[in-house]
Amino acid sequence: MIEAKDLRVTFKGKEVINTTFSTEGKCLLLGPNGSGKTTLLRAIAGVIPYKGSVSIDGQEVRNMRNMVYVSTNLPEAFTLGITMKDVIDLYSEIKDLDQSLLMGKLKDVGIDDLSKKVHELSTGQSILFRTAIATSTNSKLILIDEPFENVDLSKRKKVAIWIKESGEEGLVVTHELEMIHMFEDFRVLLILDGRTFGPVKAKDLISSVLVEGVDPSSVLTVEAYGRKFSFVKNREGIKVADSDSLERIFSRYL
Ligand SMILES: Nc1ncnc2c1ncn2[C@@H]1O[C@H](COP(=O)(O)OP(=O)(O)OP(=O)(O)O)[C@@H](O)[C@H]1O
Repeated sequence: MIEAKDLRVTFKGKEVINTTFSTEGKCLLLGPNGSGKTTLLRAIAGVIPYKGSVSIDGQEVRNMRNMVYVSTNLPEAFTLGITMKDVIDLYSEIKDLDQSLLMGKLKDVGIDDLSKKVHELSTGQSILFRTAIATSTNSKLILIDEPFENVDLSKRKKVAIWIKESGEEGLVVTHELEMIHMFEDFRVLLILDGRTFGPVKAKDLISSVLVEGVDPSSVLTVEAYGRKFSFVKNREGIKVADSDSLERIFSRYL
């Protein structure tokens, strides 16, 4: 279980996260550009300082020494090693990496020449490499940032399956709203301007439309842009499932 209580992250005096939530199981973390998705993941992964509390299964992240049961594709976790093989060797030492599972994935997406230098990978190949490793450990918890960015449509389905098959809980960040269809059995945590809302069942969210104000029948009520909004089912309007971005959903009201 991930639990955040008054979790705050500040950059140069500007507070970019200020939130309280708890999640069980695997959740998509959805939010517009700059809403704080990556920062939240970094705080949970323990790679940036934070105020307040964030814990994994009751253990405060800032006090954790060896997060072997946490696996992430955040770039910070991959700065050691020059070649792909170096990174895999190091990861095998510090995490419980299933090398044959990993090699199957790398072959499947065409990046299995391990002598290649990590900095020579294209942007899409680099994210595929990091996500393949992060989803090939036996870690209980996964923290995956933008796994579909710069990744060909034909490979996105494979990556979604990697994620669905790895870990028991965690957060998967994406701003690609159409990918939500691959994760209908997940929950969704929304993040708007550093504040989280939910989690809510992905199935409920995608079949709802956004209305302004607090609606008692809503599946989720959020506060954003100084106003309150509700996601409601069985209502005329553009469903979340038919939109390509959260920004577009909210932009109707701004
Ligand atoms: N190292 C940093 N120094 C200063 N400001 C930062 C830093 N990292 C993030 N921010 C700011 O924090 C806010 C949240 O950024 P973050 O990268 O977490 O957003 P995001 O939701 O992941 O965005 P995107 O979808 O565009 O990747 C932004 O306003 C960003 O400018």
